[in-house]
Amino acid sequence: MTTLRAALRLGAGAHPAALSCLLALMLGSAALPVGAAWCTKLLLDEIGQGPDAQLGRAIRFAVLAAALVALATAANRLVSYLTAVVQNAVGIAANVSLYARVNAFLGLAPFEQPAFRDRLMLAQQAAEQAPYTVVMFAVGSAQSLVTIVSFAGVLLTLWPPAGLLVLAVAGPEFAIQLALARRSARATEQANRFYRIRFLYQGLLTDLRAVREIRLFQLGEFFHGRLTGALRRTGRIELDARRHAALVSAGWALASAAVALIGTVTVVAAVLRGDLTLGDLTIFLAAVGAVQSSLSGIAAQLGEVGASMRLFRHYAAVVHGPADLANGTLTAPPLGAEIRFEDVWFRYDQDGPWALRGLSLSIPAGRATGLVGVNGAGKSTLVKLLCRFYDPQRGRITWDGVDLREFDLTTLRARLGAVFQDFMCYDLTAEENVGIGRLPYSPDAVRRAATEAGVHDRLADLPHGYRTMLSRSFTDEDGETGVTLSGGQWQRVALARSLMRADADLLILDEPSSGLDAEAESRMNASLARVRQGRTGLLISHRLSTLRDADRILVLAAGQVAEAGSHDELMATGGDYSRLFTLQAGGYRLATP
Ligand SMILES: Nc1ncnc2c1ncn2[C@@H]1O[C@H](COP(=O)(O)OP(=O)(O)OP(=O)(O)O)[C@@H](O)[C@H]1O
Repeated sequence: MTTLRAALRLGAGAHPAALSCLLALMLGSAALPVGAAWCTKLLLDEIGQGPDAQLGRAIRFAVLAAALVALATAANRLVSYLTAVVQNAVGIAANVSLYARVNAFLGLAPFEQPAFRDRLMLAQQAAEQAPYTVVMFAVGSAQSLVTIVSFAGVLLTLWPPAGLLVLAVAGPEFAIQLALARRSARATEQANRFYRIRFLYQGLLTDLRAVREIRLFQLGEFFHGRLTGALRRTGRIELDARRHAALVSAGWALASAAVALIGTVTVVAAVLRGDLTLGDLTIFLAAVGAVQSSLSGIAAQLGEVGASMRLFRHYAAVVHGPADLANGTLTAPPLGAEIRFEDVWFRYDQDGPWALRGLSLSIPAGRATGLVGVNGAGKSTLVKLLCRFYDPQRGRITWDGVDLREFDLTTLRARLGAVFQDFMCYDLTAEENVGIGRLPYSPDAVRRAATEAGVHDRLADLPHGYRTMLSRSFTDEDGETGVTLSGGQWQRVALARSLMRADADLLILDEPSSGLDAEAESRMNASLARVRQGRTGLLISHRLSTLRDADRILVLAAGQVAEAGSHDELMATGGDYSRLFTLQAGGYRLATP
């Protein structure tokens, strides 16, 4: 019931003015068909008087019937338009709320849960349909009721059992439509997993980045086969539901046609006996048709409402569901002393392996801390916890002694700048790609950050300078195809984006120079050293030479700190760091002729 109320509120609140006009028009025009049918009956009765018929009266009835039909048709056209207006407004309002909620998730966990993603997709479908269906059902039923009551009055006057027969057909029709709708909603839910798989392969086959590998490894057939499989699975589930619905509805249509036939034969017999007129027969036929189609219309709509409400539960669960992370209330202050990890244990899944196992470390303010470790050691996980994308299961992370969970996350994240290992390349202009690091941005700030990241010249040289679209998939506002950058240039753009927050309390650089050529890397290192001067930095790299100047280097192994110290100290201890550094340096020496 709460879900129904929520859907009604959403549907009715989206465009109240259009909805009121729609309601008035639908109710106002609901009695027009019975008026037109009655005039037609009077016209036929007049004609049926043969030589005694009055031409003037007959013409009056004909004109009135035609006028009422014309009015009903015009009203229908307006109703279609207003319906589209309401549907459009409802669709926008529902999607705005849905994505506002999605945006309000503070962490990453919901996006990594297949069950949540299934639910999100059903919620997207429900957002488009449910509130609109519920409102239209309410309005449509009111209109149908007016039509039914007026025609039922006519039927009862002419031949009372006919009214009762039609109503007897309606009861089971309701039950059937509801059962069919429930089955159709279940089919949608079942097919949902295959829909997502279908979208995955449709996306892969058209994604510009994926297309390269797909062509080279000749994966087209492989993915196409999987897409075909998913298409067939969804198609089969949908068709099963439809076949069942078609068979049940067809059977029921035959039963209700039999009722109409019994009524028609009885009335025709009465006409032949002279008890009823030809006009009575026409209005009887019109009434049976109108009452039956209105009743089955209500039943079908009721079924749709049932199916939509089943889907709308998913929408309500997302929009009104619990927050993924509890937000704190304190405003994060500038970092004064240090960030500490205190015996932090973390794993991504409840029964998965631990990614961090009792990690304890300190990131002192105003210093550069380097982080190294083999693949899977937990470096990126540490960064994600630092940004509070997840909370540790045990232990805590503190910012000047205060648990990160105490802070309002907007204020905490405003104090962080980061380049992630898998940074984003946005289909936006060059200026936006950099500027969104700190919104709202000024063009000067964008150019300064791009200069620091060593990418200003490249961006300024683009066909439309900073206004060039960095995309081969989307055109700019003038319809011109954009350009795309090299991997290293994109990396510098991502770095420039993070440097829009060069004054951030903590600058996290996760493999910032992995894609750069040697010269660019050395220039970037010098530039970063300048930017980081006196700031707190956390630098992660597999190229140990990049970290050499860090004040302190932490070596992570299996989710714990294995070694810690300056470059010279770590080299002196002869541990893993020293071994890896010597290995890398040796590689460079071997490469030198
Ligand atoms: N989103 C995730 N869900 C589940 N497990 C994950 C997720 N991200 C990382 N892991 C697991 O956590 C462990 C640590 O991964 P992490 O990405 O932190 O390592 P890393 O040190 O950054 O490695 P690399 O040098 O390869 O980037 C790995 O075993 C990885 O499989």
